Parts: sequence; C-alpha cells; structure tokens
Amino acid sequence: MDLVANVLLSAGASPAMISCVEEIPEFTPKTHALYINVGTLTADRLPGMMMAAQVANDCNKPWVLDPVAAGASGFRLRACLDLLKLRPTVVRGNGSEIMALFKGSVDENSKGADSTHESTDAVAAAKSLAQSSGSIVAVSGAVDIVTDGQRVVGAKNGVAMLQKITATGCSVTALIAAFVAIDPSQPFEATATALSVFGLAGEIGMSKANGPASLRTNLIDALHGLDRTTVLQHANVSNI
Ligand SMILES: Nc1ncnc2c1ncn2[C@@H]1O[C@H](COP(=O)(O)OP(=O)(O)O)[C@@H](O)[C@H]1O
Ligand SMILES: Cc1ncsc1CCOP(=O)(O)O
Ligand SMILES: [Mg+2]
Repeated sequence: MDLVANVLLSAGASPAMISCVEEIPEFTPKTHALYINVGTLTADRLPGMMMAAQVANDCNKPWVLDPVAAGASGFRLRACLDLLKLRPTVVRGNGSEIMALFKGSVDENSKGADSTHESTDAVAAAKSLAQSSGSIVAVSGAVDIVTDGQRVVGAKNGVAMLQKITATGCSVTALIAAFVAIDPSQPFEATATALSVFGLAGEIGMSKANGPASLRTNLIDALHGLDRTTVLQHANVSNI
C-alpha cells in the first residue's frame, strides 16, 4: 500500500485506500476511478471488493483489477473470476495470473504473486480473456502486452530489477487506473501509456540505483520528475 499510494502521489494522482463496506457506497461515487487489488484478500474483505465494483458500474466509473496471485488457490481464483464477471475496464496481471484467469484453474506450480510465465506466453490467453470479459487485458513482463481482444501492443520500457521490488505490479496497475481516470474513453491507450511511463521511470531510477531498495526510492522520484518531452522521446510502445 505504501508504494502504491506514493507512486500515485508522485504521478499527480490522489490515492485513498478504503476497504470497509460501511463507507464504500458513499465514497466510491466521489472517485474518478476505482482500483481493486486482491493481494491481501480475506473472506471479510471480498464483499467490499464486490460492492465497490458494483457501485463503480452503477455510477459509470472506470475500475481496474489486479488479480494478484490468481492461480495460487481456489478461493483466490474464484474471487478473481467473480470480480471479472463485473466487467472491469482493465485487468493487469503478470503472465501466470492472466493464464490462471484464462484457464480458470489453480496453478499447481504457482509461486504466489510471482510469475512463472513470461508475458509473451500469455498473449493468446490475454486476447481471449479480453474478448470474453470485455475488459482491456494487460500482461506485465519484459514486454508489457496490452490487448482489447483485437489490437495487441507491446510497451517495452522498464528494467528487470522492478521485479525485485514488491508491489511494483500493484503500483503500475494503480497508475493504469489513474491514467484511465484522465480519459475513460480510451482505456486501451491509457493502459499502454501508463505501463510505458512506469517502465520509463524505472529506467531513469535504475540509472541512479545500486539495488532494489534504492531503485524503489529513485522510481518515485523519477515519476515525480517526468516531463512530457522525456516521455515522448523515450516511450517505446509498438504493435505486436
Ligand atoms: N524483465 C523485465 N524487464 C523490464 N521490466 C520488467 C520486467 N519484468 C517486469 N517488469 C516491469 O516491472 C513491473 C512489475 O511487473 P511484474 O513483476 O510482471 O508484475 P507483478 O509484480 O504483478 O508480478 C511492470 O512495470 C513491468 O513492466
Ligand atoms: C507478495 C504479496 N503477497 C500478497 S500481495 C503481495 C505483493 C504483490 O505485489 P506485486 O504483484 O506488485 O509484486
Ligand atoms: Mg502482481
């Protein structure tokens, strides 16, 4: 939660971490986008997640799902599939998470939140999931894949060391929510741009880092310092 909130703040967004059902119906309509992350899922928290997605749909707010470790257990997979039925605007996961959602089965080789698949292993799964769910589906990895079920683009910014920092995936999904909030009519483009911008911040942060801890700090500073010229010069998104 700390990194997610600070990534959003450094990018100019305003995060609010809310999980109790008593305030979700009142607060969700005040947001520009809802972000549901199942990382620390519990049976007590699931009703609030489902309610928030329903309220976002009812008041026509975009919402984004991060199906953290979707293939790790039956409970978690069912929760993610139930949330998927509420038609998120965007789903962003790593290769293993998107494969688990596509297959609809627990991954016996699951490493929890970490992926045992490359993003490129999940292109067909992502396209099919996008077609069946109506969501934009993004698969993170060395090349971030984004598809609406028809178009497929790759965002090629980023550094491998981002994988060594917990919540970088959660954070890029939050940034996707922030970018979709800016222009809900173009979620495909917003998703690809957010992934590219986050990866570019990782590249800039890495140039001054000595390891994952300093990259984590430099990443936040790099996002805060990014300007339009740098993004336009270094963003690397192309058709696949
Ligand atoms: N091998 C890699 N090279 C460059 N960037 C990467 C690589 N692997 C992951 N990333 C980037 O790290 C961030 C987190 O992605 P990932 O580790 O796949 O998500 P998760 O933490 O949900 O498993 C994303 O911005 C992604 O683009
Ligand atoms: C390790 C872990 N376990 C439950 S949530 C979480 C963080 C996962 O974050 P990310 O998917 O961004 O690596
Ligand atoms: Mg993740």
